[in-house]
Amino acid sequence: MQNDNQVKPLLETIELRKWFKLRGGSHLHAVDGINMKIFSGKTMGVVGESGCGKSTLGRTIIKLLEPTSGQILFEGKDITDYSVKKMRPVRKDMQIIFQDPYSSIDPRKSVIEIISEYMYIHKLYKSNKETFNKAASLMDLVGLARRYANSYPHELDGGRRQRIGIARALSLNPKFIVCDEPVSALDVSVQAQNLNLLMDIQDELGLAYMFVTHDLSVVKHISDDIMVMYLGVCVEQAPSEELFSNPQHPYTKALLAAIPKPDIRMRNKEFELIKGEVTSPVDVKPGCRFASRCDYAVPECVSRDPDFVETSPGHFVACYVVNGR
Ligand SMILES: Nc1ncnc2c1ncn2[C@@H]1O[C@H](COP(=O)(O)OP(=O)(O)OP(=O)(O)O)[C@@H](O)[C@H]1O
Repeated sequence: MQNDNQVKPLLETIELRKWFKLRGGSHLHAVDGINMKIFSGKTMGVVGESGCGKSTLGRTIIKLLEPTSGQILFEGKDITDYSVKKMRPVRKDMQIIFQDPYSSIDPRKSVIEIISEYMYIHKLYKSNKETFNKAASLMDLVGLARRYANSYPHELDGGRRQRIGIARALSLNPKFIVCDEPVSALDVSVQAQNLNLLMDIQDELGLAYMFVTHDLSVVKHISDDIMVMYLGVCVEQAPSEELFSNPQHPYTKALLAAIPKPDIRMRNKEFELIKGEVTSPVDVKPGCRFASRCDYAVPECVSRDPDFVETSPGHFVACYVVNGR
């Protein structure tokens, strides 16, 4: 894990769980014991297939969802049980950018109104003029020409619409942003522009990001560390380059092999598709959650949860086959 010995994390989770209670009393284990540390100025990429709990983790660590158990520490303070009122000042420091800005922005408001929204709610500035000036400077920062100030979201293309969401998230001067699949809905060329924008903003403002995506190729360049999630748990975590050059967990290898390669001869047949169905996240039994799809599974895999072992500096893997039984 990055800088672990020298610098304190901005955000830390300890055995964080978010279970959803279902009808009939069973529980869906969306997030099931996540330990993570995120540092100022750094990006933690969180990857995994659809339904593995990435978005729930992102929403829980900023307390848009109430955790079921575990702890969330922000700047060293335990905010796990903070009430909505107590969260208010902390909320400014923790923001989220969504994949689909349409779901989070009011289509009847103009660009400048949307960007100003949170500043009004949090009474950040005394005058409308100050708020307007800040909103205009945020448009500059995210590369939205000021001529769009009075436009409506539907009049802009997807890339620019996403920038409205980025500008609004930045309007409260946050320290930490959850980026939830922020470029997944965009064309590849626009994806690259918006990823570069997020990285430039990080350099300028020293923000920490948690970057959630199902697409490993997207997080490769933006992340300092990458956490691979499977059915609510972390199966592997490593510095980005290390994860790509030396993946250890069979699931990570399969995810990497599934990244489309330009030349069909370069594809790794062994892992071309992850076989089998994802097991149910409801009332999960002990053992490795990937075991039913894993070619290398041994009896221990279905009887006990594997430990999360540091196999080289900053590289952690939860797998009996990799770590020995
Ligand atoms: N409000 C809810 N009530 C019940 N189950 C939920 C709720 N929200 C999410 N889930 C379930 O929790 C699990 C994790 O969902 P989540 O959206 O966090 O996954 P994800 O990895 O972000 O996937 P995606 O990329 O498709 O959003 C899924 O099984 C999902 O159906």
